[in-house]
Amino acid sequence: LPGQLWRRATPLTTLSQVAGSYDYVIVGGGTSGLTVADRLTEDSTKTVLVVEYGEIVDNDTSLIMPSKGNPFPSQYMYNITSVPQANLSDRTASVPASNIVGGGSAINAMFFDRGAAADYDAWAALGNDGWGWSDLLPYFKKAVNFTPPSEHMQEEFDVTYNLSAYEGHGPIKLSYPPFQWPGVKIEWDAFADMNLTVSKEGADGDAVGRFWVPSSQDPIMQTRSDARLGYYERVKSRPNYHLLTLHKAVKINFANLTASGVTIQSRNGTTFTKTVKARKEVILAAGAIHTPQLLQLSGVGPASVLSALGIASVVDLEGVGQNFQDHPFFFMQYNFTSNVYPYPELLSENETYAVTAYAEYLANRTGPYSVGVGNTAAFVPLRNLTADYQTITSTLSTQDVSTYVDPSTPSSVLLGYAAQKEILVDRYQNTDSAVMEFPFSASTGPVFAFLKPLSRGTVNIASTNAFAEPAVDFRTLSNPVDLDVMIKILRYVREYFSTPTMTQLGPVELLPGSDVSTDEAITAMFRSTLVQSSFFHPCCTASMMPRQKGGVVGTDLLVYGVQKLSVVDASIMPLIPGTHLCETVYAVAEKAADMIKARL
Ligand SMILES: Cc1cc2nc3c(=O)[nH]c(=O)nc-3n(C[C@H](O)[C@H](O)[C@H](O)COP(=O)(O)OP(=O)(O)OC[C@H]3O[C@@H](n4cnc5c(N)ncnc54)[C@H](O)[C@@H]3O)c2cc1C
Repeated sequence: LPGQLWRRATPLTTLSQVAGSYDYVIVGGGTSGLTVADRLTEDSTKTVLVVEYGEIVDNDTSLIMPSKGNPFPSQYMYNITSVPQANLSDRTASVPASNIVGGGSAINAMFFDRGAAADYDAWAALGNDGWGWSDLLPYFKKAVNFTPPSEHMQEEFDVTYNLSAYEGHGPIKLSYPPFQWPGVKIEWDAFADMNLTVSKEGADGDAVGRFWVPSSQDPIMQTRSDARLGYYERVKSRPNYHLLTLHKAVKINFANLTASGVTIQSRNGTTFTKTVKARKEVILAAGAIHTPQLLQLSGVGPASVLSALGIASVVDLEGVGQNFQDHPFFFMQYNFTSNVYPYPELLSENETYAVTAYAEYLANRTGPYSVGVGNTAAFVPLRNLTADYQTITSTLSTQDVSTYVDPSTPSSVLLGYAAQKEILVDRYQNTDSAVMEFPFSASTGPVFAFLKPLSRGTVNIASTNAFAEPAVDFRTLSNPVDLDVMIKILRYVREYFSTPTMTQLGPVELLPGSDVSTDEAITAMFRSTLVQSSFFHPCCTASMMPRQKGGVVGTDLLVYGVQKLSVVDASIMPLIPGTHLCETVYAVAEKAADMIKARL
């Protein structure tokens, strides 16, 4: 190893500190990038450089306190706005992508769940042997270290769990905060009126019904546990590990179709660049927006996108930046005329209450400030959501997917969409996975996510400047089935809020308001205001699928058509699972690291 350069426990911040070559160069020091870097540097004979656009932030309470993360801290996020959404009255959406060491795990809402087994078995069914639920389960376990809820929380709130879902002693701490709002008990019980089953443990593959979800939270300090603390701080003194912050990888370089390294530039505006060689592999972990951007900038992507900008094609890979998915959601607003005390809005309405609660958190790590977005959710399959599930399913099964996609969608990508549609038809008919999520925490402003959308968007570069953001088009509600199901979700919600149990809270619907009752009126409100494009889960833009179905990477996570280039982040998901994505990203990255280590 080249002398002094390798003895650094603090991150590098200038290009002159960076060596000329490493075994592995990882682009992105976020959730997946730090996970893979930790595992690869376990082998002291292998050198790793992680290049990260953001910086290390470790003294900001808005990041570490569970309750302080809302709204999400824009100073640690890229400023990206989608193109106008044609089916949302041309509204634009902000595109959630973080730039900080730790990535999404450092700023997210810490709601830490896994999808249903069927959601991952769908990945395997799309041509990805070795990527079903049972293949991923050991990696879900490997990433986490679970602390069961206290006896008090178990007795008071009936928090249930199953230790066999966790087992591991991984770097990410999971726990239940020592506080929940009392209204949660009523919300929980009201689902019995809707005959929604209880799952003892959602992380066991049974993420259907209502269940408790841990937070990525330190059980003693009641602070965030993220990729930086879990996967980086613990191992940063390894002499074979370099993290370069405040820099951007602007290009992947190729020699004879083999990735040879990356070109890096400071984000401070200087035009000076440095090219670093990767002896074994370049690994992309830049997230679902920037991984396809970097591939396209480097000549790997749909020929039409590249040629329009005069970029020389390295490989015409049609799927790069296509198949873009997220969970659309809508919000509602209620007034609870007989609310139970205390309730979450007190923190913003009543200064004395907030000050006392803050002091309690600082002194004891208990009370309202120890809980973030809450730890309960209902995950409802289509069959349980609406008696019309068969009509919706048969509409979908006879649908020609090409009708609703961007007209320029390449034919291979269309084949992939058709294969996904067949799987979703199956999921819609069965009760083994959910189409709707309602994370409930006694709030009068609840949100409802649609977990199995058909609409597919795009992330395509619009400039050859690596510092210009790509054009992001969610194409929310472009497939009419999505609108149909979201209307059913709203009707289900109204039924739920009218159950005898919920009426204890005296809920009065303010938004959209009970007078908005026909499908047409609901649609109009959805389009003009209520539906949002992103539940903070962008994914699937460099998907793992056969190349002839628009895939970008194979089951080995290597990019088709070139050598020594892999993707390990949220982009590789072929089909968005019915869950918040962070835990799945960790599991994918843990599995990726094992596969990369095993390559000769
Ligand atoms: C606001 C928000 C809230 C969320 N809430 C939850 C939640 O409560 N629960 C949950 O499970 N999931 C949640 N998620 C989703 C989850 O956090 C993400 O899916 C996950 O962190 C993505 O991991 P990743 O490795 O794919 O990308 P990231 O973690 O985003 O990492 C990508 C990193 O690459 C860097 N980068 C990008 N391009 C370059 C480049 N060219 N050069 C150098 N560096 C680059 C970025 O700065 C970033 O740090 C949330 C996400 C967001 C944004």
